[in-house]
Amino acid sequence: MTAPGVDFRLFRDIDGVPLCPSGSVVCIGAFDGLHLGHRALIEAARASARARGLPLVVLSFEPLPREFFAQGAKPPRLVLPRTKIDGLARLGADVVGLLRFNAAMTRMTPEQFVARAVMARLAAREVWVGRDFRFGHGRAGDVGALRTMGARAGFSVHAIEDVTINGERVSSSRIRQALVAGELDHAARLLGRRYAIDGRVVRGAQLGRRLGYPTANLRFGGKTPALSGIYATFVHGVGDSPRASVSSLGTRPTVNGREPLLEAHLFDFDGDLYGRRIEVEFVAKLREELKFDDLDAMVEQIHRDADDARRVLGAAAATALRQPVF
Ligand SMILES: Cc1cc2nc3c(=O)[nH]c(=O)nc-3n(C[C@H](O)[C@H](O)[C@H](O)COP(=O)(O)O)c2cc1C
Ligand SMILES: Nc1ncnc2c1ncn2[C@@H]1O[C@H](COP(=O)(O)OP(=O)(O)O)[C@@H](O)[C@H]1O
Repeated sequence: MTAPGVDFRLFRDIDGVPLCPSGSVVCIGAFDGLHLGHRALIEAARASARARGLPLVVLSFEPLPREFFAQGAKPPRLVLPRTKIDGLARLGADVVGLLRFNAAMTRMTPEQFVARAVMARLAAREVWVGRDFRFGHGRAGDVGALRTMGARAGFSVHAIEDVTINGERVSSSRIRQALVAGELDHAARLLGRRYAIDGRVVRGAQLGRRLGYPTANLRFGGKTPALSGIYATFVHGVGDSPRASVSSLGTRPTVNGREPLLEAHLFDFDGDLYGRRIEVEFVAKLREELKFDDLDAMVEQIHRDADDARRVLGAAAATALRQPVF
């Protein structure tokens, strides 16, 4: 996926040895979701980088600035860091910078950010951003300021137009809204694929098996997922074809759970999934998560959920909306 002769690399620090001494094409953004707008931007930058024989660098932030600035509970996010790194590599990034977003970074002026991240570290020849890109202390820097700095430092600035679907601007916040509202098809149109979460299967309380519904569990590492409830899903990564499944995403109030957990029960499957990387593709929302008085009542409902999911999935194409990005 990367340019010939360039090994993919990831860095976290804004300062350090120059990473691209012969120049680079740099794309900057939060990229939460890697939706159609993000992809249009990265693909345009990639084409230019390949034409010039320069490495494509994608600069992003971790935590996301909106997570850093949030008071109290973390705001929901669409993609976890690992998924974002994998997605950016598949889109052709040769280098990904997941800069640590911290108090020191919020104090940086736009000029300081450009001098350190874009020039000293990456020797940018081109910088690609969205039209409404803002950066630096108090969000003082915009595309105009970037152009002025580029004219002096020797890089050109490329701001792409909004990508719209049926007249609606594609944005991470609109996708988060659609997911919360259970409008999975709408989210999928803006993403260019069905919404999915991937991760490594961890061990849980081992209760699922006793209830007759073993589930492969994925954790969120302190991040807040963008949706909750019970879903008809396809699980990828177990054998060659997608596995029909019913999944629950939530804190499991019935068993006094605390942290959010994604649990997928695969139909007609019996095997060990611990440690395996799987991807859960959300097809339709079945209901909200509930607190049941006892486990029997919950299991009865899970039977109905499983029937509902099988019915929904029977009518849905497993790969209709999937893109090669993930
Ligand atoms: C289809 C499905 C629906 C679920 N719905 C709920 C629910 O509404 N409320 C709840 O507290 N837990 C719900 N759960 C989660 C169960 O509480 C959980 O799977 C069970 O506690 C087993 O946990 P374990 O995997 O850690 O053993 C659901 C699980 C599945 C598979
Ligand atoms: N049909 C299935 N769907 C999901 N996981 C299954 C299935 N059959 C077996 N497993 C295995 O069982 C584990 C889940 O069992 P469970 O009792 O829910 O334990 P845990 O609490 O550790 O998740 C999964 O991680 C997987 O290794």
